[in-house]
Amino acid sequence: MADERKALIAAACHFYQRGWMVGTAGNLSARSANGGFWITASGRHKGELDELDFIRLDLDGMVLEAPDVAARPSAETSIHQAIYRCFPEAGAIYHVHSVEANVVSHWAADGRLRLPALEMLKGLGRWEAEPAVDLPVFENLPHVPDIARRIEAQLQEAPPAVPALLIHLHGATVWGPSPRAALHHTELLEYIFRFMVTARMAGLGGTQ
Ligand SMILES: CSC[C@@H](O)[C@@H](O)C(=O)COP(=O)(O)O
Ligand SMILES: [Zn+2]
Repeated sequence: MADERKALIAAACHFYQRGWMVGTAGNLSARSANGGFWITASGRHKGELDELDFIRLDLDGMVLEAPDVAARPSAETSIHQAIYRCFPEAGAIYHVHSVEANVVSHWAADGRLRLPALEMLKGLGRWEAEPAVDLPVFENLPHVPDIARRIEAQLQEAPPAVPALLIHLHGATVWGPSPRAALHHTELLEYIFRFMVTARMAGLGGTQ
C-alpha cells in the first residue's frame, strides 16, 4: 500500500496507544494524491486498522474508492469535509477523544477556550510572546452534519488561532498540511490540555 492510508494507520496506532482513540472512538483523514481524501470507515478499531478500513471520498462525500464494499464512511465525515473546504492547505485531519479534552471543554466560555501561553504553542504556529489563543468550542449536537454546518460557518468567518477545534464533551479535531504535521499538532494540543488539567489539580492559578 503506497498511499496516504499508511500514515493514517500509523497515527491511529499511536493515538490508540495513548488512550485517545479507545473503543473505536475518533477518526482520521488525509487528502489523496489521486483526488479527494481517504477517511476511516465508521466503527473500526483504531488500534488495528488496515487498508480495507478506509474509503476515498470527494469533498461532496461521493465515494471514489471503497476497498471494502461493506464499509461506511465515518459518522463524522461532514466535519472533515467542512475543514477541507475551509482550509485548502489542510492535508490531514485527526479527531481524538482524550479524557483531558473533555475535562477542559468544561472551562470554555462563549464558545471559546483560552489556552495557556505555553512554549508548545510555537509548534502550533504561534510564535509571539505570551500569545492570547482561543480555541473554538462547539456544542455536541446529536446530528453531526449540524455540528459540521456550525463549524464551517464559524471557521469561514474567523479562522482559529491554531489549527484545531474542540467539541464539548466529545473531543478535539486537529489538522495540518500533512499527516505528519497533523500528528505533531495533535500531540501538542493534547499536551496543552494535559497541562491545563494538571495545573488545575495542583491549584495553580492563571493557567487558562
Ligand atoms: C466510541 S463512539 C464515538 C463515535 O460516536 C464518534 O464520536 C467517533 O469519533 C467515531 O465515529 P466513527 O463513525 O467510527 O468515525
Ligand atoms: Zn468523535
